[in-house]
Amino acid sequence: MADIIDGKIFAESLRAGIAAEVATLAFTPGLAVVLVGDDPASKVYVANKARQTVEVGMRSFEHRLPAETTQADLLALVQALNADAAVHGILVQLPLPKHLNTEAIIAAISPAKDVDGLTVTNAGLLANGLPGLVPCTPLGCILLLQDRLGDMTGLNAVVVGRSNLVGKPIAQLLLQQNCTVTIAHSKTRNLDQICKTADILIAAVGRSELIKGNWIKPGATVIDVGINRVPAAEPGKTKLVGDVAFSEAVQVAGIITPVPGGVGPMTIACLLRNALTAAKRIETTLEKELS
Ligand SMILES: Nc1nc(=O)c2c([nH]1)NC[C@@H]1CN(c3ccc(C(=O)N[C@@H](CCC(=O)O)C(=O)O)cc3)C=[N+]21
Repeated sequence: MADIIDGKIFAESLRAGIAAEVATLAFTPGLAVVLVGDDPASKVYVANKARQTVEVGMRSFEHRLPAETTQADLLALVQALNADAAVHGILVQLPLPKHLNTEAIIAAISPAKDVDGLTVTNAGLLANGLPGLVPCTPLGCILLLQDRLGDMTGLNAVVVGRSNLVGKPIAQLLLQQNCTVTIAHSKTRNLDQICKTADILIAAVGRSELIKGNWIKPGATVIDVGINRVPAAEPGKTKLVGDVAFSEAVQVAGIITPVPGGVGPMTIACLLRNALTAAKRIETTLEKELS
């Protein structure tokens, strides 16, 4: 049986460290979250983020806009948040309603406040190994891996998924850890065989329980990024499952993250960490400019 990582406990200790650092600052970091439309699952995340932001001593600014919001109105809000000195981090919850141009909205976010690490600037900085803001979920995964594995030099890492928010940045971070990195995805041939080569397997493809127990190398470390809501056994109820068939995988893997209670809580903790990083950088740059 694999060792099951408790992401909730790890995230709690991360947040305690963030709270302790926030308490020493001469200013209060502020994090703005923008939610367009009323997807119930998104609403829960936004509420959790807001609560935890306040718990670590930061200010939370929530903007809930109707689903019919226009591109111009959303752009205007992002620009106002860019200009607002009380706001150090901006997160626009994705996916946006279909009539909105997501790329243009992301491009409008000031890279200094881009706590999701989604702007071309932050993606480029990450690809070049330069300090920027790193997407929260990838950062959370790397923190878990560093804690459990320490030095990852020479290990085979397989990332299943190629999104800008998760797959691509995780691959960059694993390269920085000296892993040999393969990026696979839903169209990859012989996906099971490729997964089986992984010492570290990152499942971020967004397909519930795609990755089976017999795709996993015995003793491998499996990080399940998937958050899929599926019908539960009880009629009318739903449950969260990952991209990994957990009950099988737990028999084969050496270390594994569960869903829920694995990567999800780390994502929010890393969002707060990015907000703190952004706030410190913005405020020290301001100080320099003023002196
Ligand atoms: N710009 C943007 N950045 C995001 O990072 C982003 C986003 N948009 N859109 C939506 C997804 C989803 N997401 C989650 C974060 C934490 C949990 C989380 O904490 N989950 C808990 C359980 C939550 C529950 O039970 O519902 C867990 O896995 O244990 C889940 C999902 C961030 N996202």
